[in-house]
Amino acid sequence: MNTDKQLLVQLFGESSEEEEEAEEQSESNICFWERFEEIRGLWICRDFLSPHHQSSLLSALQNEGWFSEASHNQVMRFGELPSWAMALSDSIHDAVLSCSIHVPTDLESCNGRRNELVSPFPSDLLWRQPLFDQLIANLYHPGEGICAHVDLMRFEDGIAIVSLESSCVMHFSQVEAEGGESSSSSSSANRKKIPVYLNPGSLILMSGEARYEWKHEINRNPGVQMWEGHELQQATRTSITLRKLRCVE
Ligand SMILES: O=C(O)CCC(=O)C(=O)O
Ligand SMILES: [Fe+2]
Repeated sequence: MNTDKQLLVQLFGESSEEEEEAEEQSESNICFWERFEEIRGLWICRDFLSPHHQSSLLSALQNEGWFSEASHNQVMRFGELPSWAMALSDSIHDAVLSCSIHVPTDLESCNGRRNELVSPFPSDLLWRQPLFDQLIANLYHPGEGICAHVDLMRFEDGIAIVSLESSCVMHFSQVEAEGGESSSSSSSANRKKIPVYLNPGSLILMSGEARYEWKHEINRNPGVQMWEGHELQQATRTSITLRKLRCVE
């Protein structure tokens, strides 16, 4: 059993035989990562959490009682994270390490940029201690989303977002494009938004340009959540964002 699995078993207990089978199947194609040509530093692992691990994580959130009151839809934790979140962080570390991507030979000579192009998380971020020390759990009801933003500078580079329950489309728009308000090509109507489909169980990692030079948003207004020509059916969506606080010297 790999360390990742041992940790989750310790926290959430053994899975049933059927679940074990499903787990094994999902383990056979461990961590297939996609990167985005246009947004350097943005990576997604679509099969990061098996259905069993997704429900375990939702139970862990439920046990915290964070969303027991209807008015609560966001919780932040700083410093030492709950043990299930530490296990999640360890799984992210392992998923990045297990990433095997074919590197075209012409990239071999790109030196500085090579690491950034072939690893979902640059190694200086991957090996920092702790990997993450801040967590946000967001609960979105149908129709609710999050406005376009770049995460605050009080957080270091390297942000992870795990999606649970309903899938959604997250849009990315370049920060630079906002500067020249006078230029018609950069008006908000013309600003190019890149849609990224976030399925439940997926993990996205943002570093470098994706973290600092692109805004991300989830607009769940009617007609906006379109994917492959269809509007997504909206249900409750939960996400867990992990970040690291910047040290103040
Ligand atoms: O819910 C999400 O997927 C994104 C959350 C987010 O961007 C944030 O909390 O800064
Ligand atoms: Fe964010």
